[in-house]
Formats: sequence, C-alpha cells, structure tokens
Amino acid sequence: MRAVHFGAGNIGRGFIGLLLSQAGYEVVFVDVNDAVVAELQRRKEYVVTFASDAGEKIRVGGVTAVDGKDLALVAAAVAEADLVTTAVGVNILKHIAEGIARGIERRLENGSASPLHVIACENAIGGSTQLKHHVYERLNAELRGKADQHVAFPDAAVDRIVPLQHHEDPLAVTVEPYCEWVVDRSMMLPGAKEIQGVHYVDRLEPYIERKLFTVNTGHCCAAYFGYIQGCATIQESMADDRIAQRVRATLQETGALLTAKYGFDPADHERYIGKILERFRNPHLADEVERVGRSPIRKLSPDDRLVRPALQLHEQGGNPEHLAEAMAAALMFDPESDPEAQELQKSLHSEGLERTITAYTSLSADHPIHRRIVHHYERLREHAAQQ
Ligand SMILES: NC(=O)c1ccc[n+]([C@@H]2O[C@H](COP(=O)([O-])OP(=O)(O)OC[C@H]3O[C@@H](n4cnc5c(N)ncnc54)[C@H](O)[C@@H]3O)[C@@H](O)[C@H]2O)c1
Ligand SMILES: O=P(O)(O)OC[C@@H](O)[C@@H](O)[C@H](O)[C@H](O)CO
Repeated sequence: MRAVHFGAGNIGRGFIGLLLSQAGYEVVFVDVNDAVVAELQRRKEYVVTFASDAGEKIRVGGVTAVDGKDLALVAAAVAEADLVTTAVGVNILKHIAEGIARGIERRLENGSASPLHVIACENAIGGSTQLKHHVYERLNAELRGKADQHVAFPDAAVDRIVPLQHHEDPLAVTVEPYCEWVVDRSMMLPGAKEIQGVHYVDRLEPYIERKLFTVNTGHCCAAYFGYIQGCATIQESMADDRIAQRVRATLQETGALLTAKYGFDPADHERYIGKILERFRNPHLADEVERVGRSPIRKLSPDDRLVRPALQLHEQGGNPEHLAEAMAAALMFDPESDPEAQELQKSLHSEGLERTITAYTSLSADHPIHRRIVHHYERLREHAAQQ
C-alpha cells in the first residue's frame, strides 16, 4: 500500500507519516523544501522522539519523497497512490490542488477504477472539502463526474502538538506522546479500507469543533497573551498564573458552547480541558508562541477558533467576553517574520481599529462582540504602554 502525503513538515513527519508507516503504508512525502526532500530520498527513514520522561524513539522506515515543484512527478505519485493525505497548512491547499487534479485525471483516464481517499489533516473545519473544491476547479465536467464515483475527500481532525524543530538532523522530529486522528466515515467510498490507528466517526462536527475550540482556542490564547508578556514559549506562558487563568476562562466559554451544542457531559468536558492544559505545560517541549500564534488573520477569520465559537456562544445567549479579549490580544501579535501579523499591523495603522476588526473577523461595528474587542484592545494597549 502506498500513501502520498503532502507536507513533510512537523505534523507530516511527526504524526501522519509515522502513523501511516506503522499502519503498513509505504509513505511518499511531497514537499517543496529541497533539503528535506533530498534527505528523505537518500535515507528513506527518520526518527521520531517522544517528549516524555522516557524520551522513547521510533524509527520510521519505508519512506521517500518527491519534489513538490515537479508537477509531472507529483501527478504520477498521486496516480499510483492508495491514499493521499496532506498537512501543509489550509492556505496552501490551493497550491497542491493542481498536482492532485492531474494525478486523479491520470488514474481516471487509465481506466483505473481503484478508489482513492484524499484526507486533509489541517486545523480547519472542512479541510478536505476545501481541498476537493480546489481540485474540482481543475477537472473538467466529465472527470468530475468520474471522480465522484472513485475519489472521496473525507474531512478529518488531527491532534498532536509538534513544535518547531531545532535539530542538526533536518528529519528528526520531537512530538508530544498524545495523538488523535479522526476521520468522517460518512464521507468515504463504500467498502473503503480503514487505516489502522485512525478513529472513524459517522459525524465529524462534534469532534472537530471540540478539538479546534478547546486545543486550538486555548493554545492561541496562551500564545497571544504570552507574546504580550514577552514569553518565548507556551510553557513559559502557562507558568504565568494570570495567563493560565485567562486560558482556562476562555475554555469555560467554549466549553459552555460545546456542552450545550453537543450534549457532552460537563464533567467529562472539564476533564478534557484539564488534560489539554497539562499538554500545553509539557516540560519536555519548548513550543514557541510565534508558532502557536502564527497566521493571526487565519485565526481571526469567521470560521476559525476564536470568532466562530464566540458567535455561536453569543447566539446561545452566552457572553464570549474572554474570547473577545483573546481576539484583542491577537491584534497585538506582531512578529516581523509573520506576514499575516504584519498585514494586520499595517491595517490597524492605515484603517484604524474598528475597520480592521470588521475586515478580518466579519463582525460589523455595531455587533456586541466587536465592541468588546475594541474595549479589550484599548485596555491591553494602555496596560502595555504603562509597562
Ligand atoms: N504542528 C502541530 O502541532 C500541528 C498539529 C495539528 C495540525 N497541524 C496542522 O498541520 C498543518 C501543517 O502544520 P505543521 O506544523 O506541520 O507545519 P510545517 O510548516 O512544519 O509543515 C508544512 C510543510 O508543508 C510544506 N509545504 C509548503 N508548501 C508546500 C507545497 N506547495 N507542496 C508541498 N509541501 C508544501 C512545507 O515545506 C513544510 O514542510 C497545518 O494545517 C497545521 O495547522 C499542526
Ligand atoms: O497549526 P495552527 O497554526 O492552526 O495552530 C497552532 C497550534 O495551536 C497547533 O498547531 C497545535 O499545536 C495542534 O493543533 C495540536 O493538535
């Protein structure tokens, strides 16, 4: 069995590639990083280390790589694959769609009717569905009709904290021990083979919203408040009681939403929150706030981890005060190396606070959450100026 995985980065090597290899797949990574591609081709293996007391190591073998810039090679790999997965970042999906489309075209034109599942393992709601739209835009009507019969794009949720890596070995990757990969079975082709280690569910929405609105909402709060306080890592942020309390308070808000919306047991959900806060504190990791806060425009967008739960909670009659405060903190995240952070700062400078909030969150200026973001932003700025 051969899996083609786009993105030989942290989650690609540290989770998806590892799990697929353990499930018996030969893994062909597709990446645009020449050094990583060359090393994978040369060594055909790499080592994953678990961030725990034991520091266990696993050798991942049976892997290779293809240069993602070579469209013909990418299409050939997809044409031969039994499975395609991605972990490139949701905004990159459009850039890998051409190679996938040409690969699907080759499979279908060869008369090959073997089923193909394409699973986007990105932090987004409906990631595979988004990828399907990009791919279908690049297929003609006849091929789209055939693809409907033989190719499926089941949505997924993936959870494992994999920080930026700073090893001499460009393939080495250190990951937290915890992991979860959930796939929507209802979106798969009939009779599809399941991947060992993946949790299949009939309805993904409760899983992806619980993950995104707890792990990722809490994570970005720790990153944005930590950044304002000058913390370098999430571990440092969480060691500051005031930040840890803000993170917890924000997760009480998303928890109120999730338990009401999906009927989760409140005590179970409280335990889920507790486990996640423990994961953020993992002393064997140094997870940089700049990674966790990266791409604040994506994180402030209407369907992501801050605005979406805030709006839903507001519609339920709740008060997303801490979520609004976290959005205000996101507006103060300004690392020079982050193009989205720089675009936000430019907008704040040229358009002003209120228009910037509306432009990036889609919340109109008279929306109560918009007003709370303004309030918290002004207060956070004032506080920062006094320090
Ligand atoms: N790191 C985590 O803790 C974690 C956990 C769960 C989900 N995710 C999600 O996984 C995705 C990847 O995150 P990451 O942390 O692994 O990022 P990363 O930057 O480490 O990896 C992304 C990889 O994609 C490659 N890439 C970029 N453009 C490409 C292209 N056109 N074709 C092929 N490859 C390309 C990059 O070279 C890089 O190797 C994101 O959507 C992220 O939200 C990350
Ligand atoms: O990858 P992002 O930018 O969507 O979010 C940053 C982190 O919160 C994220 O990568 C987590 O580490 C991961 O989602 C844990 O499963």
